[in-house]
Amino acid sequence: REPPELRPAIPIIGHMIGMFRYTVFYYATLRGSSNVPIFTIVLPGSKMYIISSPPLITAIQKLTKAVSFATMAAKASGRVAGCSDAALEIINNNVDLSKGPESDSFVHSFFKAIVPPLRPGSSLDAMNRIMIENISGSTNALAKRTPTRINLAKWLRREITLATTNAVYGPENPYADEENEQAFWTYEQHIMLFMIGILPSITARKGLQARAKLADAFVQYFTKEAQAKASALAQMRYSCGREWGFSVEDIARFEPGNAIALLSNTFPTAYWMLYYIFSNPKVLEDCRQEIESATKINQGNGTATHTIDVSAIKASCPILASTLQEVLRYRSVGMSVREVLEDTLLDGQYLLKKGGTVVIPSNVLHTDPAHWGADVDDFNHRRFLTKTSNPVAFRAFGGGNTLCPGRHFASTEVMALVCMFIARFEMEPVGGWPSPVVTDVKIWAQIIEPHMDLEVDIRARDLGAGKHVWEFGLTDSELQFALAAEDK
Ligand code: HEM
Repeated sequence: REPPELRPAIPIIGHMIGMFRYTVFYYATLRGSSNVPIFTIVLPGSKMYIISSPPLITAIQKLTKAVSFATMAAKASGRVAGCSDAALEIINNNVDLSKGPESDSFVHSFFKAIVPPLRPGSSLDAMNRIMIENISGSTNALAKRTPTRINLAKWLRREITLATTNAVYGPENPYADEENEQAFWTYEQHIMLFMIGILPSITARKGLQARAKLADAFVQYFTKEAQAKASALAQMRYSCGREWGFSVEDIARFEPGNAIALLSNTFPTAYWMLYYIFSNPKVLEDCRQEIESATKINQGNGTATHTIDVSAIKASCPILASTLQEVLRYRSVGMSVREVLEDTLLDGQYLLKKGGTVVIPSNVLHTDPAHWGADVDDFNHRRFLTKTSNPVAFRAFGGGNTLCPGRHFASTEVMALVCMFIARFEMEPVGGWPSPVVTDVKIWAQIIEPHMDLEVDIRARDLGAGKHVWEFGLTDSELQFALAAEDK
């Protein structure tokens, strides 16, 4: 009664070769030939159940106890953070809910506690305002340099890192120090080696040094109680850790892991938004028109003050919102992964055996013509203006009890940056627009990283004579994009 097994052409090692060669796209290749809603692939020593149908996703998301994300997160986070044995004991205690309810497990309690500070409301507002002020400062600084040539990915990564981490960690933000930012990206490159855990002192030496540097920076941060001046999110992360008995050192060791969620996907999303908008004149024209209609202009003393309210953008720029969703659909490589803790019957018909791994690869759903139509392979910035067949087929932010709580913050940040860019600048790549190539997909990545940096020429738009100043704000914090089935 297990889901049908798809066997590889080369017995035993065929799937491993496929995964190595096609990374996360391998599952879509397999699905293509079979078109079954769920299938099994057997690897030496393990079994994976790949789900490709929205009704089965909805069904699996209800089985939160028997099919667990928390147990996998617990195993990975200890290795990636390099925490103490005492911390491991707290993390692992009752993570499979065998000894009590979710409130008796640190991992489950923590995942619940992280949601309120990121929900629309005063805490998220405070973070958004700092973030918008920073992004606005970055575009002002860039405008002063125009005409100029920049490496787009490098520029975006730095500015988004600063805006995001200033919003979360406040005035003593450790990532404001460029050396710590560099250490984070070095640490991020080594995560897979930490997870494998074979002789990391040799295989991941630089990663270990970077991790130690970041942990030191956060010990200093918490020792100064700098979190007291930071966001509700930073305060919650610290206080929750202390309440559960973690040492300050261990909390500091976990903090770089938070930046994976915070930074690793926002920067590539912003990059791909600018790439798809500026590389296609029609997309640029549509998005620019919407932004211009939502911008208020006050003339006075030879100065035009352009005011963009990010809330107005959310309310009145449906093509821009559709473009964001299409970018996320098109460039999403995330996988929701769950461990089967007991033999479980899914949807009354498929037996999932204890010890198996359930995988929901977003691109399997995002590339299925049954959900998106015959033009599924094309980038269509207007696609989300009309209703898609099933909102559950859009998996860029996951779903169920691991639905990304940061989606409102991340989407506001990307939109703020993209609007400021479109409204103020013209951008052209040196040597044309390269076609995106996928060279490497990190297993924790949700959005593909650009495979190379892009040198671009930036000049200020010609907006007529006189002085032009720009103001950006956020008035209605309750207004959010509907980015997941749960938001609709
Ligand atoms: C465009 C940017 C982002 C994308 C595409 C994204 C995507 C995702 C996805 C697909 C998941 C679900 C993973 C799974 O099912 O296993 C997830 C989980 C998560 N995300 Fe995001 N994310 C983004 C930004 C952020 C930001 C800015 C934050 C923090 C402020 C954040 C915090 C989290 C957390 C804490 C989880 C785990 C939730 C849980 O397991 O309960 N994300 N994200």
